[in-house]
Amino acid sequence: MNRKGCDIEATGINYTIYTQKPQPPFKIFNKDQQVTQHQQPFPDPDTNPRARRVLREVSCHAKPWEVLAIVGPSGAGKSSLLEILAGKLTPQTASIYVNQKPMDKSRFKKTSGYVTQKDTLFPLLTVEETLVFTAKLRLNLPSLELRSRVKSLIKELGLTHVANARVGDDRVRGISGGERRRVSIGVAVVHDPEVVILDEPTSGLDSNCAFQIIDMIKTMAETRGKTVILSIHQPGFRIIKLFNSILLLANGTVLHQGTVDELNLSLRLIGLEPPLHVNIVEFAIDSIESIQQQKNQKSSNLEQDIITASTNRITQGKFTLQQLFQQSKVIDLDHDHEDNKDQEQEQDQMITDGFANSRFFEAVILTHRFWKNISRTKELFAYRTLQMLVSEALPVFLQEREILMKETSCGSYRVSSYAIANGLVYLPFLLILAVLFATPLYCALVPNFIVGNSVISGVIGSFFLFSGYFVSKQGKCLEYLFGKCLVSGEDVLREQGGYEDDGSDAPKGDLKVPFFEFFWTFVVLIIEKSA
Ligand SMILES: Nc1ncnc2c1ncn2[C@@H]1O[C@H](COP(=O)(O)OP(=O)(O)OP(=O)(O)O)[C@@H](O)[C@H]1O
Repeated sequence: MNRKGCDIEATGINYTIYTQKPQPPFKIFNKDQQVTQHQQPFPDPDTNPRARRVLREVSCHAKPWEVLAIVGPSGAGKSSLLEILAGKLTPQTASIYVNQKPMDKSRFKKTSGYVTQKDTLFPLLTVEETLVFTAKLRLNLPSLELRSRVKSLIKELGLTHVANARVGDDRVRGISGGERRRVSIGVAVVHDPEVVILDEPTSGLDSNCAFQIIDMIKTMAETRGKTVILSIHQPGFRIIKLFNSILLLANGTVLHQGTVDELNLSLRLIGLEPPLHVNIVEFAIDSIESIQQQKNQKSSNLEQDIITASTNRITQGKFTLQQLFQQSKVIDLDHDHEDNKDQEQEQDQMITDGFANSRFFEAVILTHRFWKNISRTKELFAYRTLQMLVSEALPVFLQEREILMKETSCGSYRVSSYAIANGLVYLPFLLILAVLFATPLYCALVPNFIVGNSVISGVIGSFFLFSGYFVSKQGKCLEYLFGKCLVSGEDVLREQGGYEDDGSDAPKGDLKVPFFEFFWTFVVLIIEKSA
């Protein structure tokens, strides 16, 4: 595999979000009314009140073997920039070059690793299992080689002592937050990507733990030639020293890109004196307003200089330094052309038809993973089976939805394989449910098909009807509307003690019939998808 590294250069990134007018619920399905965030329905984002300019003319450069840190206050646009660089978001304008070639998004997503701010892991799997399943899905390697690769990754991540412990989450007790972050990083790098993009890898961790994680990432970049781009809120003293380059972002504009020493120097050049022993990045974030004022003034002077220079050039027929630099770059590109060709061939061989496994093997691996998750629930298996069928089949999917979206968006496997595997695992449970439903009805209640059918329809109908009374206060808006508007039996609900005791019309949060959740979350999902 190519070890030359991956150079990423982005210029002129402009990203604007257009918020939509609230629409009547039934117009959601009207295709003509739909406007995606990325289409530009309004010509001028500066004058449009519904436009929110997230990034303006952002440029950045990330080099192999180095760590580029994107810093800035909350809402500066760090996550948006990372998602654009990872090929997950499409801005209105941008030129992104990967090794001096325009970025091929689908290819880049497969050959890079993206770590989201939130850990999306299966809580019931162990650390080793999590990494083994991901490795199986992403790499087409013999079992022994795959296991030894995972073992060495676990060692590199510093997780050997918890390799057999369950990952856990807020509800299921498992490994610590810092260790979970490491597992998320492991999942993103198990296929040895050349580029690793991490959104706030240290969020929620204490300073020591944060340092250990960044130190580990830095070691990965230095020893394996990876290009690392990460965002970070408030890096401590020790952490700052690990960054090769810092990009200071504020209100969607770049105020600085360079080393920490260069940041220090530019602050001094604009008349800001960082006190001794003060964290320079924190100082820069605190002084953003002053830096921005200076920058605006500078750019208006610069604009004037450019106009003068271009007038001179036209009159004298000379080239600027930048133009000469561009020309030399073209010559370098010719030299690199042959190298790049070999490199691409190697990568093409690796990616083959885009997935590491055939559809059949993907379904087998995913079935195995589902089965492990389902069989490891705390409750008794039989009870769990029934409970899951009635109330959790869809919630389980919703819990896994983020993982599914993350994994399929980076090309780990096909959505159809997930559907097949899920179907295979749930099939026996559905069969059990069908038998449980059918037996008493058939034996005790039902003399013929028509009556049987009516009874079943009645039971299911009651579920949907009465569950409307018990909508969670924190529940989704649509659910609440349904409970309030379509089913107007408020008195029944009051009698049942289904409303809050303070006399308000908010239904009690703990009275929630799962079937309702089941059905309406599904409807909400479909609506979200079609919108
Ligand atoms: N889908 C969206 N709809 C509306 N506003 C959005 C959306 N996505 C991002 N924004 C806005 O864009 C701005 C930048 O968001 P982004 O998440 O990139 O910031 P950030 O620097 O990563 O913040 P944080 O450090 O708090 O995560 C924020 O003001 C945010 O509210």
